[in-house]
Amino acid sequence: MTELMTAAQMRATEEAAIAAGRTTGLALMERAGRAVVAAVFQRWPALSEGAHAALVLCGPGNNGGDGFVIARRLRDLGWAVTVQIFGDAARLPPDARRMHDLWAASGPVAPLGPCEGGVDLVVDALFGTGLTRPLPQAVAEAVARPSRGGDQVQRVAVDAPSGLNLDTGAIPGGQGVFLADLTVTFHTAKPGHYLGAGPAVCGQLVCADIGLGGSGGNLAGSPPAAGSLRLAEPVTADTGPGLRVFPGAAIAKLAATGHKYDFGHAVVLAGGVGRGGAGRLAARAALRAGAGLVTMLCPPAALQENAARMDAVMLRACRDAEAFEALVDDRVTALCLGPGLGVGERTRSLVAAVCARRAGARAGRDPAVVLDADALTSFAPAPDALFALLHPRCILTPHEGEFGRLFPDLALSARAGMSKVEAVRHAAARAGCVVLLKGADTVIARPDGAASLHAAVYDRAVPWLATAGAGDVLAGLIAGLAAPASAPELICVAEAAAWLHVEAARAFGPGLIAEDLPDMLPEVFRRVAG
Ligand SMILES: NC(=O)C1=CN([C@@H]2O[C@H](COP(=O)(O)OP(=O)(O)OC[C@H]3O[C@@H](n4cnc5c(N)ncnc54)[C@H](O)[C@@H]3O)[C@@H](O)[C@H]2O)[C@@H](O)CC1
Ligand SMILES: [K+]
Repeated sequence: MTELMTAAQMRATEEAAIAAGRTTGLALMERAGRAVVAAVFQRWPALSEGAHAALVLCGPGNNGGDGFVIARRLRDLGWAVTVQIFGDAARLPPDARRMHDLWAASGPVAPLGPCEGGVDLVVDALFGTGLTRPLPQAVAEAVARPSRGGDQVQRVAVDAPSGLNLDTGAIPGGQGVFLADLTVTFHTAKPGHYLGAGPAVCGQLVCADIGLGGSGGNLAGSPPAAGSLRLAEPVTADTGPGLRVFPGAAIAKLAATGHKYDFGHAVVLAGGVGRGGAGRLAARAALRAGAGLVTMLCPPAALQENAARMDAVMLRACRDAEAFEALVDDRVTALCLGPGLGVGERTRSLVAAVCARRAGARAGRDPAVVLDADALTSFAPAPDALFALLHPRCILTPHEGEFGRLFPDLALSARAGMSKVEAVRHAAARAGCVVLLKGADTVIARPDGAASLHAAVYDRAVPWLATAGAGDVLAGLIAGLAAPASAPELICVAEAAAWLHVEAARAFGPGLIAEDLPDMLPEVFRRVAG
């Protein structure tokens, strides 16, 4: 799993490597520029043959420095290169100034403006990790300017499409951004490549090694370190069987054999008559995910309806919190409530009863509690009352609307310059448990700031997953994966659930409805274990 570095962390890594004498700023810049050219040729092999024409737009910082390297490299390969600069070359930082001078010894540098001839490639080296505010007008115009050369003009961004904030994935000012076909970043990807508008403006993302050494390692199986952010992505073991370290290590039934009780008992609390569909989706997902047993609890009046729709999932009538106490023993290792449960006092009292259940004599640890949908919305009038009930084995799985109801100051509309990652970290700290905020960029955080980003973007984009009931399935998946005795920490379970959810949707393809998701899991598991 890749550790995603903020702009400040990336700067610190570079500075540390330079201070330790392992490299120089100039060497890093040379490698960065060459890596961009290599990535361009890899993406568009036709450009690697013969001479073509490029427009290179350079900015006032080190991102511009990379641009001068790219210009020199392309010219050395016989290309016709036009270089334009925003700002004053005399004020470039030292390394970028040196690269400017190397280029300027034999090629002109013009201010930003229309390019005279047609080009095959536009290189955006205006701003990278240093962008702190909306693009100046002249730059916004330059990045939006169409280049002559027709449909065949390829657009590559150096580190970031200028206008994109690499920490947040936001476009400060809301407009003015380079639309890239390819973005080449260095050392590790940054959160903004995966968050918010990032994927749409980056086009395709390539991460190039510029010789800064290891980048965080593959820490799958263990949770992310406090305060760090990692990308939840598949990790294959270097040695041994083909089982993937991630997500394989989080899927107990792929890793071990055992009795059904070894794989835990998940309980899903469902809604009343005519509202049981969401709970049934969650229950089926929990069972498919590998819980040894799954029981659905529903109001007595809904028993018949649910019984007609389920076989392997067990069913019991549960009128209220008092009945819940009598029904649940300490072999119950995971509970899921919220989908279709209804908003109001009954749900609040069930949440209180569920959260009050702690490890019994037979259980090794507190049951995992997945709170979703109505279990969250029921506390909108008094979120602190919910936070007072929660414990570290709880996980909240809101979408943006539910998140905003519980954390109004961290809501999407109130976030301003704060990234989704920071917002979820604050929320987890306040709630005292794991929080998973859904989206194409799903962010999961623990109260200590350990965070994970699961991105269904680029070649993993699944727009058809935005369908009614998909969230209920995710809640059930988490409960099912968390139920086994050998299940890893909740944040690792949530990462695996987010990944499986998207893989199930990808395996089914367009036309997907929520019912299809649990039944695609066997196919996904076969690939994971294969
Ligand atoms: N030694 C290094 O530090 C390396 C840096 N590299 C490149 O350098 C980039 C980072 O360089 P910098 O830190 O110089 O940052 P940038 O080159 O992204 O831009 C920084 C400059 O732009 C100004 N600025 C920021 N937002 C602005 C706005 N909206 N309008 C006008 N001016 C604005 C800043 O005040 C600063 O002068 C990376 O993205 C990467 O491309 C690579 O060459 C690898 C090595
Ligand atoms: K750029």
